[in-house]
Amino acid sequence: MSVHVAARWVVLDIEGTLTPTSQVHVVLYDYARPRLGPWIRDHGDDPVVAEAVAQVRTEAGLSAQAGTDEVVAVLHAWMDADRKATPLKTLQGLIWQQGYARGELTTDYFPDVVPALRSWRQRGARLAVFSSGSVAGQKASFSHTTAGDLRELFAHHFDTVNAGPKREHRSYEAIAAGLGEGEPRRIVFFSDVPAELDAAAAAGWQTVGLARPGEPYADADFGTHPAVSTFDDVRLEVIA
Ligand SMILES: CSCCC(=O)C(=O)COP(=O)(O)O
Ligand SMILES: [Mg+2]
Repeated sequence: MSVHVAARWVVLDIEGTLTPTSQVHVVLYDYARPRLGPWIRDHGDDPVVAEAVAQVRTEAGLSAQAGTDEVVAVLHAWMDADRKATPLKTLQGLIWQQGYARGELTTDYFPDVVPALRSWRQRGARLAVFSSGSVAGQKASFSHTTAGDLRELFAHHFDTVNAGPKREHRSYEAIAAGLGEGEPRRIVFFSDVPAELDAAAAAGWQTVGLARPGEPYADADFGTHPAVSTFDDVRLEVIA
């Protein structure tokens, strides 16, 4: 079934929408896992790292004196549970940034993704990303892809730091303000997670679910949200 959307802004989730979930849970998580401890030890003077480590201790109920091994054990447990905690995402993003810069990581998208994004952009749509992955990690992931450097496609990036949790409508209101868009119906959000679509719809956005075969949410109940299995089935009418 094809879906028709008239919008000015296209806001995109990453995992399960642009990339297979395995790209994040296997490739990226496996890359970050053994590097978290060394990164914390080697960059302890970096205020971003120090703040993230302090947040881990607080969120996990560790003492302020808890050592790196204890912190890393918490981070590994969060990765095992796919808990998208902000300090974990901050640390992962720094590690992935280096991995992409070194050429050790390359992002691979579903085959329909890059042609659709390029076409929408060429026709004047403005593209943005809202992911649990940190903005630093997002930008790095778009810089080295099997289709080249895609960073110029995106006007804005949002994460749980500069927008908020993905299942809360206030985050989508913050993003609309960040985009400078006073009419929320001019924004469409694409995601594989129904709860994220619910939050976006509560903020007045249009929504489209991605039910991609073989993905965790392939058989999810998308309720009143229109859903497609590929961007090939989206007919985007761009509002100037
Ligand atoms: C380099 S971006 C990594 C994305 C990520 O860490 C993640 O957890 C994806 O979550 P999403 O909100 O895009 O489903
Ligand atoms: Mg997702």
